[in-house]
Amino acid sequence: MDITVIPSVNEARSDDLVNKTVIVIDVLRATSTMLTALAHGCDAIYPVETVLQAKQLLLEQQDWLAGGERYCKKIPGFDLGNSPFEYMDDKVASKTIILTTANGTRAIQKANRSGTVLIASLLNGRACAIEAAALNKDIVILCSGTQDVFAFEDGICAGQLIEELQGLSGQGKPVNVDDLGLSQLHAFRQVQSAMTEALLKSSNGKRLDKLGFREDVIYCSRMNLIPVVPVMQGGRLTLLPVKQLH
Ligand SMILES: O=C(O)[C@H](CS(=O)(=O)O)OP(=O)(O)O
Ligand SMILES: [Mg+2]
Repeated sequence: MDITVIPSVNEARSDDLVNKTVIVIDVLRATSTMLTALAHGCDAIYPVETVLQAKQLLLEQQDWLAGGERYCKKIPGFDLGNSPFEYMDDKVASKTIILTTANGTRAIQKANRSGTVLIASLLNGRACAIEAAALNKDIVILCSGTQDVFAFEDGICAGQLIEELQGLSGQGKPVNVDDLGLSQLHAFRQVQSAMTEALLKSSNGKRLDKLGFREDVIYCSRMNLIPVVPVMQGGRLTLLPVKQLH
């Protein structure tokens, strides 16, 4: 099995994703928030690229909720922002949510043009690796990055996934990791025992902290807290049935 890491959305070429399992990561905060919502009983999430697309979809489905951010702030008129803590209460249970964020939902839309799309963050790295390995295809890890620039936290999560995938390789084909993947694996090993501190020192961690979202960064740094895996099907994200974890 080949594992390739793409450092940011803009560097993903559709040709590189064909017939692969694509894992999309946006640790701060889109994919952490999606996982949280689905784990708290949200029925499905429609990740869309633009605010206009979200508003159009909402016109057709008025009982759905709209969530997301621009410049880390809730979009005017929307029900929810991009903080995982907003997606933990009864408000999201049994609801369908339309979500648009600056980077994460754009990455999912790009990945969705080909292959099977799974969603990961540090919160579900192990569970996502188990699902991806079971699909038995080459894997592309798409780091969303921030405004087309590589983001530290997404790279670290790529390293976490590779660590887990290598651990599973005894059960199947050998794993070949590209050079960016190898460097992220080593970076992950270096910081895994102090993940919160590492994320708080990253550019996005510092920015979110300054804006009052320190607790979001701390929460998003917790590894394997939510062992569920969202999959993209028919334009929406829902949870795969939970597999036995090692
Ligand atoms: O809300 C977030 O954490 C970011 C906002 S920004 O692009 O870093 O300003 O969005 P995301 O799509 O979750 O990276
Ligand atoms: Mg981000």
